[in-house]
Amino acid sequence: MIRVIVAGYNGSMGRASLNMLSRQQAMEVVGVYSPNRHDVLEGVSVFQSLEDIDVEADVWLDFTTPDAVYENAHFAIDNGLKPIIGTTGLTDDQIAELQAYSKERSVSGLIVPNFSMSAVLLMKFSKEAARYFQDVEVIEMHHEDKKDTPSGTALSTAKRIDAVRKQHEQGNSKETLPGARGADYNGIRIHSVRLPGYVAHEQVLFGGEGEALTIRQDSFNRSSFMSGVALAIEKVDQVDGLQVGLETVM
Ligand SMILES: NC(=O)C1=CN([C@@H]2O[C@H](COP(=O)(O)OP(=O)(O)OC[C@H]3O[C@@H](n4cnc5c(N)ncnc54)[C@H](OP(=O)(O)O)[C@@H]3O)[C@@H](O)[C@H]2O)C=CC1
Ligand SMILES: O=C(O)C1=N[C@H](C(=O)O)C[C@H](O)C1
Repeated sequence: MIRVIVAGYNGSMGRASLNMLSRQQAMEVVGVYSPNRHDVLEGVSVFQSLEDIDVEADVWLDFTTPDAVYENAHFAIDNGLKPIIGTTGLTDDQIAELQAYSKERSVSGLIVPNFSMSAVLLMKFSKEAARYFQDVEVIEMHHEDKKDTPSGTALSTAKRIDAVRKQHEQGNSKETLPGARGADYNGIRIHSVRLPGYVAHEQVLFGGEGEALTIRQDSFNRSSFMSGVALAIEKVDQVDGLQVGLETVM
C-alpha cells in the first residue's frame, strides 16, 4: 500500500486527488495538510502546520500555492517523503537546490508541470517542431482563479523549445500598448488568457514561409490530470533523484 499525504487538500486539485485516491486499491491517503483549515476527515489525519505532521507516509502530493511549494518540498525531502509536486512556481534555482538535497537524502521525487497526457504530448511535439520552425509563440488559457501567470506548463513548453531552437530576432514590432506582445522567455512570447468557463488550455503556434503549425491541448476538467497523478505515485520509486516531467515515468 502506498501511503500518501495530500497538501492543499481542499483546493480544486486537492479535492480531485482525494476523490481519485479513494478509488485506488494500492494507494491510501493517511494525512492531509492545509494551514488554513481544520476539517474532520474519517480515517485521515488532518494537519494545519508542517511541524505537527507525525503520520507515517511514503508520498507527499503537493497542490498548494507558488508561495508555499518550496518549503513544502523541502519538508517532504527532510522527512523521507517522496515529493510529487504539481504546484507551479518553483524557480530554476529552487528546483536545482531541491534536486541536490533529494540526492543527498536519497529521496526520489517528481516535479510535474502538467499531469495531463495531452499537455505532456503537446510539450514533446512542440520541442520536436521547434527543430524545424524557429518562429513560435505560446498562448495559454486558464480559469479566472488561477494564481500564477504565465502557467507552469507554458513556461515549461518555452524552456523545452528554447533548448533546441536557434536563438534569433522574431519581429520587432513596437508596442503602442505595454504588454501587447506578451511575456518574453528568451525571445519566445507567452500570452496568458484568464476567463471564466475555461479550465486549462494551451496553443503553440509555429510560423514558417507560407505555412503555420498549431499544436493545441485542452483540459476540460480536473479529471484530465488524475491518471497522471496516479501514475506518478505508482512509479515515483523508480525515479533517480528528483526529476522534472511526467514523461520520466511514462
Ligand atoms: N501539475 C498539474 O497538472 C496541475 C497543477 N496545478 C497547480 O496546482 C496548484 C493548485 O491548483 P488548484 O488546486 O487549482 O488551486 P486552489 O487555489 O484551488 O488550491 C490551493 C490549495 O492550497 C491551499 N493552501 C493555501 N496556502 C497554502 C500553504 N501555505 N500551504 C499549503 N496549502 C496551502 C489552499 O487552502 P485553502 O483553500 O484552505 O485556502 C487551497 O486549498 C497551482 O499551482 C496550479 O497551478 C493545477 C492543476 C494541474
Ligand atoms: O492552475 C491550473 O489550473 C493549472 N496549472 C498548471 C500550470 O500552471 O501549468 C497546470 C495546468 O495548466 C492547470
